[in-house]
Amino acid sequence: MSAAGATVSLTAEVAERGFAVEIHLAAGDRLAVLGPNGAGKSTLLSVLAGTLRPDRGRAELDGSLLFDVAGRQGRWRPPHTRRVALLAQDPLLFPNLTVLENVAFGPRAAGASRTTAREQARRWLSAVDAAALADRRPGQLSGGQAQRVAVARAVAAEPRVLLLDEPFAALDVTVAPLLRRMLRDVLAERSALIVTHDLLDAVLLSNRIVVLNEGQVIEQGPTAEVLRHPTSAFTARLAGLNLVGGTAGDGGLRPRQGGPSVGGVARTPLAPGEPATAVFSPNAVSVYLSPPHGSPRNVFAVTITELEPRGDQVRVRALTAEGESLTADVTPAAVGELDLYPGGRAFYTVKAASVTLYPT
Ligand SMILES: Nc1ncnc2c1ncn2[C@@H]1O[C@H](COP(=O)(O)OP(=O)(O)OP(=O)(O)O)[C@@H](O)[C@H]1O
Repeated sequence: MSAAGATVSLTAEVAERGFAVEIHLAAGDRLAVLGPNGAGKSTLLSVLAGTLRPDRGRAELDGSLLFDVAGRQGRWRPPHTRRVALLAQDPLLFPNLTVLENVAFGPRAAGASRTTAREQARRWLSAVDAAALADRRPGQLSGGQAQRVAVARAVAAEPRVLLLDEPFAALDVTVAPLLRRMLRDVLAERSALIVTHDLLDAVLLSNRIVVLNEGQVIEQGPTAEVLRHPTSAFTARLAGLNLVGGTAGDGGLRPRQGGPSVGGVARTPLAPGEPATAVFSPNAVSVYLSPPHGSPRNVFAVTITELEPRGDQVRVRALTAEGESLTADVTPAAVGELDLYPGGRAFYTVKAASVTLYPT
């Protein structure tokens, strides 16, 4: 029942959507697909699932061909023969079948006997903690229950790759954590592409991230690495990092909104005047009540807007006079010692070495 992950390689172009993407998954990679609305995330899943034919491209799953097309020419394996399962936001269960029959459908279609298919279905229903729902009809399920059954149905067909399109987006926030934990177990050692807008999904479910924008890959790599050192404004914001937009100047960035130039380290060479963004972690920010003198650090005069407890730290949100929104993570003790409060003034400082500059 457990399946080691599959390898996937895909290149695809869909001209009408400005989509041109190449991705590769090693066996067992769980790839989070991130990006703003309209970036091409669903398009990527559709091409892999076989519901959208690209203008040109080629894909292999475990070295066997899924498609190799150029215009109307080429080879194209239909969706049901691909061993790729797509789990969408809407669980799309067959309304006239029981939960058990829904889950047994995949194994049955793959040629399993009625008894074997039902056994497999029961096993997967137990795995997603939905065994007790076996005899219900989809109309008698809550959203969270239906989504669990949909997961069981998707994996019961023993796909080589599971495609998840924002699986929790339509769910109540209270059921999402349970489902996430369940999905984490189901995905262990399985290959998957997970489209999400939620950083938590990316952190908990994926080992790699690809970021799409306007139909192109703009960033990819191991999840922890991409979130620690994002090279795109989109990912930096998603990761909760500070961002200051502007243009490259001498050894730093001239903020678009005005204010003093921000010193930092460029990841790739920046031409003066080129649009650029300075990124730094809230952890790298020190908070003072008066401007530190003679320090080579970047200093921002701010007004505190909000204090937000986060585990053993407090996230201090603030605005600069220019309207730039910045955050600092400090200990609760520091909040007390500095007497930080919403409306209070403070100085945020960050070393240039902790600021990354990249082109935007
Ligand atoms: N059926 C369609 N026909 C034509 N163009 C489409 C179709 N579906 C999507 N597009 C276009 O293709 C591009 C990529 O859309 P896609 O749905 O793949 O993005 P996405 O990253 O999944 O977005 P979202 O986060 O909003 O779901 C967009 O410009 C979109 O307008």
